[in-house]
Amino acid sequence: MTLKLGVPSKGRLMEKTFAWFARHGIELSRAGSDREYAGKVDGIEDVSLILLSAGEIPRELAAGRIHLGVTGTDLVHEKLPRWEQQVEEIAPLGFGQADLVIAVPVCWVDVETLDDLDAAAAAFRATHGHRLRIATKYHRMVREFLTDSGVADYTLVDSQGATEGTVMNETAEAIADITSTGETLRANHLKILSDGLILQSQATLWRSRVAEYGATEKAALTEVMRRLG
Ligand SMILES: Nc1ncnc2c1ncn2[C@@H]1O[C@H](COP(=O)(O)OP(=O)(O)OP(=O)(O)O)[C@@H](O)[C@H]1O
Ligand SMILES: O=P(O)(O)OC[C@H]1O[C@H](OP(=O)(O)OP(=O)(O)O)[C@H](O)[C@@H]1O
Repeated sequence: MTLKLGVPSKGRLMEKTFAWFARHGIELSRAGSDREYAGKVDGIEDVSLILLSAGEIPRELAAGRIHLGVTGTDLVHEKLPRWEQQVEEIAPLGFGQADLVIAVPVCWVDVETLDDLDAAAAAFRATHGHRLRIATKYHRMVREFLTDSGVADYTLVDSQGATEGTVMNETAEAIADITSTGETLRANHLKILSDGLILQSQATLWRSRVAEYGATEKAALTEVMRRLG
């Protein structure tokens, strides 16, 4: 058996993760073409690379199918209830920084805070006969955050991508999504509530607490940890 390391299979996270491990003497690469999802590990014994969707890595760690995995804090917190019991945070990687925020249309001049949103939500229901809709793919975190903030009169609508467009498309009145440069929010005429920051996320290396660690995996893990210093 080998120590299984799960890494995002495409895009900026994959390339930056490869570069981060290379700086620690662990060379990760795709085994074949860009379209092939087999991975290759050089510079260390008994470690194998599994290329996966960033969104699936939390579940694979929690199921113990991989021992180590790289994915964003946002995805671990969203997908794993009581995540601390299932995974251990080993190292923040210093890239993939993004904030999960609540945003509303810029033209809502009276809505700057969560309290304002709560008032607007109540007024919205009275006027429209249905609850104000917040589009997101982060259902668990948004629900918890709004409950703790005392905002109640809303409904979540699922959006798995292009979430900022839902307001213009009139399928939601507000959104909760990841923002990095803020460009997507600006382009879609949305503003962040002043107290609307739910989570600051970044790409992180996680260790599964439930995977099996035989002698080979233990030795490989010790060596990985030694390299990471
Ligand atoms: N604009 C951004 N800048 C920096 N990090 C981002 C940005 N957008 C998303 N991320 C982070 O990248 C990680 C992967 O995001 P996401 O799930 O959207 O990836 P994806 O490329 O759609 O992957 P997949 O669909 O294969 O799971 C998340 O942890 C997220 O916080
Ligand atoms: O603040 P910015 O720098 O503009 O980045 C934020 C955007 O980046 C992500 O989208 P992504 O490109 O991953 O596409 P998605 O709509 O499929 O999530 C995120 O969902 C935002 O839409």
